[in-house]
Amino acid sequence: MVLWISFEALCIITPLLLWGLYWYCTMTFNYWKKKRIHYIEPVILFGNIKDRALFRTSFHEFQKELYRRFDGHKYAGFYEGRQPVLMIRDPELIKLIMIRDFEHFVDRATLGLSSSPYFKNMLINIKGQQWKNLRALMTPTFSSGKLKAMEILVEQCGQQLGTFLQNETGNKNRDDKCTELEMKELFGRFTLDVIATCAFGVQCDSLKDRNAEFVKTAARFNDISLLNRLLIFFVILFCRQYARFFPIRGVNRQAMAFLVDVLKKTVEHRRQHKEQKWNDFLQLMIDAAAQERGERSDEKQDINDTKQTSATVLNEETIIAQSLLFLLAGFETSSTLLTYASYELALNQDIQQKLRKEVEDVLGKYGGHCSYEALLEMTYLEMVLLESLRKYPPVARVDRACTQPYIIPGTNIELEVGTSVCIPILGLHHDPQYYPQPEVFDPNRFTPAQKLTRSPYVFLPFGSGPRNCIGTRFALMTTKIAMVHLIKDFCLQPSMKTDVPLKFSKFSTFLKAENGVWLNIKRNTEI
Ligand code: HEM
Repeated sequence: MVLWISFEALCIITPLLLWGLYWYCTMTFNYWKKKRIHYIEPVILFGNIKDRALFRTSFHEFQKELYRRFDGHKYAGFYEGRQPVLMIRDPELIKLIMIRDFEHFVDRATLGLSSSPYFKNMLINIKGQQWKNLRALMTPTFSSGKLKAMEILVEQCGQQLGTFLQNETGNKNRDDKCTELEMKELFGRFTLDVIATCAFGVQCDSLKDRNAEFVKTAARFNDISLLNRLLIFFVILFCRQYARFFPIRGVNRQAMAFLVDVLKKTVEHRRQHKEQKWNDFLQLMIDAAAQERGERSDEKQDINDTKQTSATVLNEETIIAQSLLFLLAGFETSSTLLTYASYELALNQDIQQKLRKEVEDVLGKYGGHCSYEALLEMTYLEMVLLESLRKYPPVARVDRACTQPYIIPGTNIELEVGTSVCIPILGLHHDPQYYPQPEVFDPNRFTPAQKLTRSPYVFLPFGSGPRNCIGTRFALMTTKIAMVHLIKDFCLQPSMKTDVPLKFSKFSTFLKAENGVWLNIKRNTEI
């Protein structure tokens, strides 16, 4: 059947359609005005994120600039496409939202993609009471006692890193005992080893064996197709509330299938070898699941049987989801921290020497052993890492969704359920009123005395409150171990390929250096 539309009908329908589209795209644009909240005037199709949506600026630069545009305001509104978002800049209000009034902001403002059940079941994505139950079960897994037991596993990865660097600087028939390396790649391998060992129960030495299947596949977990990326932008700009109807994948599908298979086999292996003892996250979750079931069930059950009913919080599916999440949440963030910390150490030789002295002194006290207790004594190392997290926070901002109506204290402005609220981590970390000369790398900003001079809510690399990063202590332990193995035997120096200042990629949502972070690594004895 030929559909015939007359010219007259077209003349009526086209403007109607265009008007409808215009109305849909702009219908939210007076949201902040009506609430009498300061805002930036949005533009159709993009709201206030045009430069970002057109990849004219990096995600981090964009977030910093957006924060600056609201100078002098405790909070202000902007639009991501059609979606109104409230930026909270005042540390006191941040504290209220993230901690005191947390019950009004329990959830994260996620897109709610339709992808696999593993993705949906990740702690980072789940909501409300379901999140509270899972978080309560997972929290003991990250206690200092459990981390102390896991330190041995991470230390082995640190030793592998040291051996790799010894080989790289020694085996090249070079007199200068020096090698030039891309630091993100180096630390990506180290971090992958740590997560493989602690979250997947897989022993690997990815620095030695770059082609091992686990290494190659896990490194691709975050890689999604260009089409997926564009689709995500489209959904953010135009129809966030309908995201679940789009076939968007938040992670690489083949990598996910491979990793799920590895995890299922490991869980099965452990079920059959109950006599063996493991000290990793995977085992801790399996134990927590057994304990949960033991408390709930009248019948005595097999303690390692993780296949159970949907009423339980931790079952095989949720355990696998969390192991995958540790890769998703821990890989990029921890390797980014190590990359920029080493970059700054190469550019600031005085800080590097001071750090090396501390590492040597403390290790000397502990017979050269990089133990959990030794790490606790390396206070300058912690200050270096915290300053790196300030200057280069791997996560530029965190979001919350309003889950109960909320009156902004001291005003009569009500935030309705569903309102998106963002905490501008990067903006706060670069605000000169809290950190004078924010571009200067100065670990002394984190002496105990200096910390007391400012609000804790202007330093939020791991977020804050009940929904903060559950892996904070694990991440700090891991990155300290890597730094110790690097600094004790090697010196970091800029190379011909080192970019000063760094340029950040406009196409990544991570803090990715456009040309990589290249440094010379030289054996200490040769300095
Ligand atoms: C330097 C390394 C890391 C940084 C900077 C970082 C940062 C963050 C941030 C900013 C959040 C959001 C917090 C909030 O909304 O208040 C978060 C959440 C989370 N992180 Fe990390 N993270 C790091 C490493 C890790 C590691 C190693 C793991 C796992 C072993 C991990 C697991 C998680 C999880 C599970 C959540 C979600 C928590 C929840 O929703 O209850 N992170 N992280």
